[in-house]
Amino acid sequence: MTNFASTQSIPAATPIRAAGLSKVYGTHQALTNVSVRIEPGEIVGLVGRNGAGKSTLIRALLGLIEVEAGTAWVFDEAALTMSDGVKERLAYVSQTPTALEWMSVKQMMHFIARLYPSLDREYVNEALKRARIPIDRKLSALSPGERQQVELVRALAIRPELLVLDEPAAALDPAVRRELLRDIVIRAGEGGTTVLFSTHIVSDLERVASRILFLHQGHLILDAPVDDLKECVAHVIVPPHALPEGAIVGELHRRILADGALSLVLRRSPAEDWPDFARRAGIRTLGIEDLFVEIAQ
Ligand SMILES: Nc1ncnc2c1ncn2[C@@H]1O[C@H](COP(=O)(O)OP(=O)(O)OP(=O)(O)O)[C@@H](O)[C@H]1O
Repeated sequence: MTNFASTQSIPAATPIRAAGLSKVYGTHQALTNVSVRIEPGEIVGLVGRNGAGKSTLIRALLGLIEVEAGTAWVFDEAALTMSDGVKERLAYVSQTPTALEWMSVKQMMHFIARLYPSLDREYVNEALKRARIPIDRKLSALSPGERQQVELVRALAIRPELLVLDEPAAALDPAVRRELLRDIVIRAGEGGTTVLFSTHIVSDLERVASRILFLHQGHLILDAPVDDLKECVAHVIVPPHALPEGAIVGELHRRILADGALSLVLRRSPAEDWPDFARRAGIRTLGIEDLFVEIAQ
């Protein structure tokens, strides 16, 4: 008799999945009904203006905060009650790392090595040397950029299956940032690491991300492969007399201009055509930076 259980492959667990996440701080609605799914090996960039809810979403996805509605799962376990086994498979670097401040860089890496026997010591030594980090200095005495680099080295060195970085490049100079991105891409390519990172630096996204999540005032208004953006997101200015009746399919954002015209950002799927009114008004395709600026207005 054939043993099907041993011949059929088991589908890999989904690194990140969330349905209907909503988060309120006091009276401020920071997230509204956000659903997302990140598959193994993806590099996903999370963008949005200051205060859009990026850090809140990351924390909710990892079960670091409670939410008013919705659920998040990490490797198919509820994020809020994640087991130690799942925690060991992920690394998270927050926007302002503050843990273990009283230790020196060297002490901290020894401490982490005890927790994670698989820590890639060779990478730690090489990366800290390359970054010229003073390894005998206390973490609390490092500059913000040095501190962030140490955290990133730690996160990459444990070779996580899931790497979540909240604005990893914020304090880094362009040369270091480029090296970091290269390390991330290598990890993702060689080790199959799934990466979610938030950023304001659009060129970083274009360089490494395969997918973009765009948060605007707590709403996930766009979730699309980076390669599809040019083809599937467009800007159109519609004169007041040419506005279509009713809801506009694929509308991502709108603002009324001084002359009463409507400035619209539209989305379509690759198989669809742009609506007639938009084609008549003139379609302008948008890169990520243009999209960011248009939605920010
Ligand atoms: N603990 C908190 N208490 C009250 N309000 C909060 C708290 N944390 C975040 N907020 C508010 O929720 C909103 C979303 O904050 P969040 O830090 O998630 O935004 P962000 O997109 O990461 O911003 P930035 O790009 O500036 O880091 C902001 O308006 C912020 O002021």
